[in-house]
Amino acid sequence: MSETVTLPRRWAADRGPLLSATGVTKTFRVARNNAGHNRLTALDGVDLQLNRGETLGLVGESGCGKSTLARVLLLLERPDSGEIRFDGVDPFALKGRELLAWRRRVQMVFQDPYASLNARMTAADIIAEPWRTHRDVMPTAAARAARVRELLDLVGLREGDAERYPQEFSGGQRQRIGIARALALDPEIIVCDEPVSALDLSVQAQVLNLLTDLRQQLGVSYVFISHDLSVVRHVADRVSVMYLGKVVEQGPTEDVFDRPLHPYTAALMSAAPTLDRAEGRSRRRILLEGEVPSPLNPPSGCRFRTRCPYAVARCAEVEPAAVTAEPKPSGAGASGTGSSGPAAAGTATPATGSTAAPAAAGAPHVEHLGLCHFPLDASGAPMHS
Ligand SMILES: Nc1ncnc2c1ncn2[C@@H]1O[C@H](COP(=O)(O)OP(=O)(O)OP(=O)(O)O)[C@@H](O)[C@H]1O
Repeated sequence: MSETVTLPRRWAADRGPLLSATGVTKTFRVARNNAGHNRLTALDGVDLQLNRGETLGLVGESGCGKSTLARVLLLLERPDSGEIRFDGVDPFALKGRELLAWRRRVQMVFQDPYASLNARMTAADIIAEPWRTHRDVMPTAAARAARVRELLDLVGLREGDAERYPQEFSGGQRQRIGIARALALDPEIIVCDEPVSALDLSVQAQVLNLLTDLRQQLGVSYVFISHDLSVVRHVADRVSVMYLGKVVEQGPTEDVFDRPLHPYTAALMSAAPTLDRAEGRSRRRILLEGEVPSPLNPPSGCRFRTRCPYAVARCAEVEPAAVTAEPKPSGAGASGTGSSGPAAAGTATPATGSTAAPAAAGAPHVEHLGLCHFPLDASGAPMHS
């Protein structure tokens, strides 16, 4: 492999917000059995932030809205309400060529490298495909050919691979072609939708390492969707946990995995595989019963209540407030901000009337969106009843 690449480097010292969603709601019209239509709420007031150069893991059970959120962040799906800010701009306020130019900045790596690559196209044609839509990026055939060679090199493939067809490659190599295609437009953000779940375990680590290397080299940011929590723990700087169209908790990966505040997160994490045997033995498994309710008819109040081991009658009436638990300086109460009013973790009561979780002394910053009435301590036990 050659030592240098000519792709612009953009490793950002500035880790401020690059892309944010505020109160994003997305509904779909779905046909009713007999007649007429219902509206299905796939995203319900989602708040999310992706910082420059970071990997944000997006986790949650099937149907919770991860792909819909990804499509909104890819600027492919317009939210019904709420706001997307990308580098300080609302891209949905743009039209035509301007919107197209912004779309270039967010690309996607798909789940299945077997289905997502056209078997009739060579690797070079697949990688060059985005330039057909964005013609100004690589206007000449010579520039396109040179850039394909660079991109092949960048993802660990050989120049000679350019004229081979997808079926001549292994799964891991195909995913490398998919990654090269995503890089062709030199994006700032790549949405990776289960990028390694279709690959053999032995190959998964190689592809994850490639994504990590590319982030270092190019300064690209990732939204990383995965149902595999051990993969998310490995790659993500921060994690957003979704349940039934809402982000219920988000924070630094270690905090969310090791000190979850929301009972849904605690249940998810309690089932996550761990290499640490002692941790695996001591961990209390929280079993969730039943299925995720239909987004056509979500539960009143706290939408997790129908499966929450700690739910009480009040949970049907009250939509939990959003609270941010801050590190608590020794001897002082930590501060928090709720969507329905300010609250101080450990000392204050959110506007809904539920009691906020006391933040452990020196605990790291965790945004806890959708505070439940029975926050859990680090061992998974309710803090108060
Ligand atoms: N175009 C659409 N029309 C109608 N309903 C949709 C549409 N897209 C998504 N939905 C519904 O929105 C909800 C969220 O779906 P979404 O695919 O975003 O979830 P997900 O978390 O990505 O699930 P999975 O992990 O299975 O891909 C689901 O109930 C789904 O059926």
